Amino acid sequence: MIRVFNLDYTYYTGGGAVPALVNINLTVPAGQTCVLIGPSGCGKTTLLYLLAGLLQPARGEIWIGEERITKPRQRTAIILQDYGLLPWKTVWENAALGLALRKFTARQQQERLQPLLAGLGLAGLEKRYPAQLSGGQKQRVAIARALSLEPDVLLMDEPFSALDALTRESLQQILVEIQNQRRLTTVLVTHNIEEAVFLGQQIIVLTGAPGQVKAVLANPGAGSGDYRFTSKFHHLCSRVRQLLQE
Ligand SMILES: Nc1ncnc2c1ncn2[C@@H]1O[C@H](COP(=O)(O)OP(=O)(O)OP(=O)(O)O)[C@@H](O)[C@H]1O
Repeated sequence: MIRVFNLDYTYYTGGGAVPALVNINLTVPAGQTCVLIGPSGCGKTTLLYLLAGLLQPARGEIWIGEERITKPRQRTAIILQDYGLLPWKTVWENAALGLALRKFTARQQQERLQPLLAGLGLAGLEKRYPAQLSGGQKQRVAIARALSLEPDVLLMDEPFSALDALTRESLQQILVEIQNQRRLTTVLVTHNIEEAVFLGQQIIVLTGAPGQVKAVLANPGAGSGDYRFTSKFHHLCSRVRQLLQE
């Protein structure tokens, strides 16, 4: 479970203080997906970095399970907007990066990665370089790398924003399947209302900068196969749109 209490964050620049987040409180139960949505610049990426332990809050606390987060944590994986792939490394080497850094032997890397890459539809592409992949394939390599370390928390910053609509939907489906198999606690940032409502069992709408929690919406239908075609889905999309426009 992720818990955030009374969190503030301010950037300090040459031009002065830039408050990014004010008094954020949230709880994500273990195994659930929480989506953060809000206007540009409202602090979504900042909040993700704080959850990852890559930034330290000015005020407030972040807990994952029984651990207070003050630095990066081994079992938290983060996938950034540009996938974070190294262009001079192959698919296999990129996917194996985290395992190699943790000194897994070649054989152990093989045992973990082979089924993971096959499950993500990347078998046969191991020797390609990122420039030889589609956007959806690059994203799947980034997912493989994140999952190779068997995380219990997955943080994703607009993971599917660069993809066309159908690729985006197929990756959303893959994410739901991973979610169901591994019971990951996931926090995902998106600008896309339909994506938020399809994936987020909990949807947190933030105000404009500095970001505060405007609404927390429960969405128990999220992730189920035909949810997109239901009136509940469309109703919730309208509600989120309305909250974002207010
Ligand atoms: N390194 C930085 N130094 C100073 N200000 C920053 C820095 N990074 C972000 N900010 C400011 O903090 C606020 C929050 O930024 P953040 O990137 O978290 O927002 P966001 O909601 O993720 O934006 P977007 O949706 O456009 O990606 C913005 O006003 C931004 O200009």
